[in-house]
Amino acid sequence: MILVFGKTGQVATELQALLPEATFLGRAEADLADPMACGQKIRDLKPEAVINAAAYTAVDKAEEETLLATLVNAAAPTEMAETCAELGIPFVHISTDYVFDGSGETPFAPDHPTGPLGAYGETKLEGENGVRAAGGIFAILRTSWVFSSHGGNFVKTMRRLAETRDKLTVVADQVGGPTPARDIAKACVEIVDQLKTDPNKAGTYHFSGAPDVSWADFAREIFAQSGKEMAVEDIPTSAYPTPAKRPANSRMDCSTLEAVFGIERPDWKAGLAEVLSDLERHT
Ligand SMILES: NC(=O)C1=CN([C@@H]2O[C@H](COP(=O)(O)OP(=O)(O)OC[C@H]3O[C@@H](n4cnc5c(N)ncnc54)[C@H](OP(=O)(O)O)[C@@H]3O)[C@@H](O)[C@H]2O)C=CC1
Ligand SMILES: Cc1cn([C@H]2C[C@H](O)[C@@H](COP(=O)(O)OP(=O)(O)O[C@H]3O[C@@H](C)C(=O)[C@@H](O)[C@H]3O)O2)c(=O)[nH]c1=O
Ligand SMILES: [Mg+2]
Repeated sequence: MILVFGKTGQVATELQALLPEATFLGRAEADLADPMACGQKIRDLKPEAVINAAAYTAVDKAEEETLLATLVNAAAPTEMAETCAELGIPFVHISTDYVFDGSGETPFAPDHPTGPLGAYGETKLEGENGVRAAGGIFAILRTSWVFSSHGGNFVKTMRRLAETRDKLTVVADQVGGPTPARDIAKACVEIVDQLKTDPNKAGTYHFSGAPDVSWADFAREIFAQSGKEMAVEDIPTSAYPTPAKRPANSRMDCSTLEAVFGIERPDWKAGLAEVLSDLERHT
């Protein structure tokens, strides 16, 4: 049995569709603000592998709720990884492009020095470090700009804002790879599978949708595919002030994931088409 932390999040929801036999722990069954309880769940349930798809993902709120974000994003995954190491089972953990400082225009490789700009990225990095230090069979999968038909994400925000505005202003100087949650779920399952037979593949990897675009370009593609007339005006980050600073360069070099696991960058425009058709069906 595979054990998944997270139940209602974007990636967790997609994992449920892929892994009907797995056990999913929502907040009621395992609160990541109580890291020890998460370790105990793993010991009690004795899974063959663990995937952590739960996290504190409110980027701006994390600036204020840093203690809670640290428990959820750093202490809990560390405890999970240590428990998995103890039991000798693979642990797959999801992290983020926000661990980087966003400098330059070159895609970041997994071994590039980190330098988070905000509390969310800082706590996610602390979690990564705990997972790596646990000494088990782990994979850290850094991804970016996750979207799906459920939960909160940029696609749904853009469509909601479009209902009441005749023009949107969106930052054009932050560039990255939008990533469908469904493709992340598939990657996690494939990684678990391969880690079971080949623990030497353990490490930190990058996985984001291609091609890299700005948030403004992403927004325009959302409306183009939705068949909606909506003006999207490019603005600089300075014109959209937020409590947490975001990286300007979120491009990630995903080549080692492909070389080691044979997992290619997904075409996010195709993923977007699926998500939009799911949204049309259910609304
Ligand atoms: N969203 C994004 O754009 C990106 C996400 N990531 C990473 O991908 C992973 C999956 O993210 P995504 O699916 O988008 O996340 P979501 O924001 O969609 O969901 C987060 C999940 O974590 C759960 N959670 C939050 N706090 C706790 C807690 N204290 N105890 C138990 N569960 C908790 C939430 O539960 P509840 O529903 O009860 O609140 C929710 O199910 C995370 O590691 C995230 O850091 C990486 C890059 C981009
Ligand atoms: C709503 C809106 C946002 N923006 C900007 C703000 C921000 O720079 C960018 C995206 O907004 P969001 O609030 O969706 O971004 P954000 O919540 O920072 O998204 C991040 O979430 C975490 C969990 C991650 O790990 C990252 O990979 C990334 O996906 O668009 C506009 O320019 N105009 C708008 O109308
Ligand atoms: Mg957000």
